[in-house]
Amino acid sequence: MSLIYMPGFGNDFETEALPGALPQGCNSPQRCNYGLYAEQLSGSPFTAPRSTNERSWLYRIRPSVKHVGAFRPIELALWKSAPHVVEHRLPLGQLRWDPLPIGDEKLTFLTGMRTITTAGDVYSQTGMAAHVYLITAPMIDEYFYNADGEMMLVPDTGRLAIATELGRMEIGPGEIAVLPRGMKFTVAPLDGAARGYVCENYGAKFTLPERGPIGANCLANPRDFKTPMAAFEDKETPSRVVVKWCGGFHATDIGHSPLDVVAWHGNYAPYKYDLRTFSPVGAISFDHPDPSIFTVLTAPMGEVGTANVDFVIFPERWLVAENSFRPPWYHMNIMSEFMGLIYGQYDAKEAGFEPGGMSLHNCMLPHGPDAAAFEKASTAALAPQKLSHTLAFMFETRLPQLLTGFAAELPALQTDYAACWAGIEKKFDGTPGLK
Ligand SMILES: O=C(O)Cc1cc(O)ccc1O
Ligand SMILES: [Fe+2]
Repeated sequence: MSLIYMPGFGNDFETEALPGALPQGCNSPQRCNYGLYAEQLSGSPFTAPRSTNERSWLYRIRPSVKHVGAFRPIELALWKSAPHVVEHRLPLGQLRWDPLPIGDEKLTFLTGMRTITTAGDVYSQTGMAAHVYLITAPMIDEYFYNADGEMMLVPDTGRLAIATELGRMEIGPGEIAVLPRGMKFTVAPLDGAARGYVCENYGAKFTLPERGPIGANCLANPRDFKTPMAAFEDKETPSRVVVKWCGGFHATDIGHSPLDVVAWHGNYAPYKYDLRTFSPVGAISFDHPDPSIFTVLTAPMGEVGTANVDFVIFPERWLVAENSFRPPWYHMNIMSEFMGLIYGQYDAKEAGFEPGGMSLHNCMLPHGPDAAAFEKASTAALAPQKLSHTLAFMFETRLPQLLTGFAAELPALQTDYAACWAGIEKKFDGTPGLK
């Protein structure tokens, strides 16, 4: 069955899986149709300004309060939260990993979550974590919600079926899904095994970046974001709800599915987005702009223009800049950069950065093209060039990203990564003019 979605970013949506299930003209009638319960789920404080005020009204078989019994703490040992400051064996430096093997151990979205970095502080709702998920099995009669932040899923292998309280979505490599804080969902792999990256955003929600002088169009266009239609389960089976709350995990047993929302309206909702619908804007004359031109979504911090986390992509595009070094320049940034590759090759690192792999260039640690990429790009004939079949991304945060012990000990860690810059030569010879 192909799923139908509602287009638009942050719209005020309304949808009902049964005719007349959605009250009209009010949110909380004395009695709802079909014997449903009305419930509000708010994603912002009630008094947040209109531009950031988010809530949805859910019309459901049972209110959420019946979806949780007594919680008991459970362990998900490899899913960490900030602040998570650990001693590990690695000296400070730029880091890169090969793709993590998915393996054949039974792993669900929850047991297969592996934290690579954390930043900020979950208790003050700032910062983020970068994870990799390895999935070989569906969550069966198991549902999850994250009170610590919203979750952006970025698959690189295998499609996922995501059933949420507000409806169902499917995503595959090249697409992303965002699951709001507090929303229950369950995940199943559609192709047997799946792997991907997750940004767990503890801070203000992801939103579209301002476009300034670019104007009303290009980059991520609002209509390309897709929100699911209402779909519900009326299922009386022993089930388990797991919640992540201030870094801890807690489970509760209930006798039914909590995905029982028959109708809903509002602007607090999950969504998916196909990264190939991003319309990049770039240098059409000379030089290499800052990668912020490729921001798909940004989660702002208090200080204007300073992101808790930016989600940036490096999609297929033409390179046409004349008399320019076209790949990324050498740089040191205050923001820290976690990168992944969904498919293809990344132009600053044609070798060693594999699909499913990752790199970490932390706050004020220098990096840029490897020696081979520099030689190639600084001597290439500058004809227009299409970068085809390539999709890399970056979770870039204003905060330093701290490594987990798991990430530091991974066999996939490339111990010789910094050697990729070793061949950069001194070309200076003291005489004027181009060499
Ligand atoms: O380091 C990287 O590869 C990401 C990056 C790309 C770019 O085009 C400019 C700056 C930057 O950090
Ligand atoms: Fe960078």
